[in-house]
Amino acid sequence: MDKNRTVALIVAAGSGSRMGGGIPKQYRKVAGVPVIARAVDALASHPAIDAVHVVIGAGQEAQLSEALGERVATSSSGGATRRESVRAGLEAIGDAGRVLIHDAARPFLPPAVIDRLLAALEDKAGAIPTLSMVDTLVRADGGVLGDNVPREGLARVQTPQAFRFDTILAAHRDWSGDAEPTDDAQVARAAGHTVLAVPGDIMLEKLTHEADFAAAEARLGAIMTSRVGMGYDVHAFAEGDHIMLCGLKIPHSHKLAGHSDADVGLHAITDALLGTIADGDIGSHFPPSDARWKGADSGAFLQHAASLVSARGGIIDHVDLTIICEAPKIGPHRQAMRERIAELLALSINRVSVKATTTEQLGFTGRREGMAAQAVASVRLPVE
Ligand SMILES: Nc1ccn([C@@H]2O[C@H](COP(=O)(O)OP(=O)(O)OP(=O)(O)O)[C@@H](O)[C@H]2O)c(=O)n1
Ligand SMILES: C[C@](O)(CO)[C@H](O)COP(=O)(O)O
Repeated sequence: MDKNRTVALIVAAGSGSRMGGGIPKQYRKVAGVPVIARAVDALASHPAIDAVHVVIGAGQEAQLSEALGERVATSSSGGATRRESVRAGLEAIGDAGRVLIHDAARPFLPPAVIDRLLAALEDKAGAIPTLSMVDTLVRADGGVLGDNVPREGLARVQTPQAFRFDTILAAHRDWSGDAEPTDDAQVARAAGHTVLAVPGDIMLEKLTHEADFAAAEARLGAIMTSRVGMGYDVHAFAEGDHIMLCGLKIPHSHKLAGHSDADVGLHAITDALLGTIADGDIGSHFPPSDARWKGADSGAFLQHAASLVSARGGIIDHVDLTIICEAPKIGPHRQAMRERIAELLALSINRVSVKATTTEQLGFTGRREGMAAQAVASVRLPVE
């Protein structure tokens, strides 16, 4: 590392005890994306940040790797307290010009906050984001109200906290306070450094209690945009005794011909989902020229499209499929089809619609030469 580099240090070695059990909160998903991945994305995508280092709990390497997928970040092990984890992370980074120390539990980090922190760091050893107090403050030990606390001059402290690297590393090495510091500004100030406060952001709220996850999803929803994608597919009938349709094996006088299992319904929904993120079509992801997809289960194509939506932070709201054929009759299978699609997409069944129509014996479907399907998918995606 050299002195011109700016490194983000994300502490993710906590156990989330206030969350109340289950997998550590940093590995849980908000709107389909792991909390830690959102924190890494927010920092790694800022043009001033050169590298991201994550401090994790003992034995969490595989969990981190699964949560981050293709994202690039170095990692090392943390300690028993947040302070120890930060210190361990700084030692692992070794050297840099500036460091932004961030809680993994704060997944939504607007780039403007980073801009403000780095601008403030030009003059001082450290800068942190804060929010002013908007509520009345009062002591309430044991549930009984005591004296009010004047809120003027008080602020709520967030992360990331930005420091000159050498300054904060030395301050952590020198720390000898009695009470455990809850943030790094306290460590810097104890070493005699001035730390500036810049405006934080409500999006930066920490996920501390179970209810914070629902609130985060709701807050995220407010900055999401709706997208609709459509898909259309056709397969010809050929000699056979069943078709694959919406993931079900349905007895029929013919099969549907195709390179994969020719599931015309799942193909239409797959293309509709890819349409919502403008990411090509089923043929560009699974080319018929590729032997790997010969006879493939189209459920895998659908799940891949859903994972691409999820990787963009998207939430699938609804899929609506229309199957176009004279036979077989779809009605008797409709409920099972909806259940299978809902299962593949991890959606509740009331978000999956399957309809059918004939073409009154007109055209290729009317002549029973093949089947067609069209689908519409609606998703919510983070505003770009
Ligand atoms: N020994 C610790 C303790 C906390 N942290 C990290 O510091 C941040 C502080 O947030 P907090 O809500 O305190 O996280 P937890 O310590 O996991 O939660 P709790 O206090 O409820 O156990 C989190 O990203 C957490 O993973 C850490 O890296 N190492
Ligand atoms: C660092 C911090 O997020 C700033 O508000 C906070 O102090 C962490 O405190 P916790 O007790 O570890 O949640």
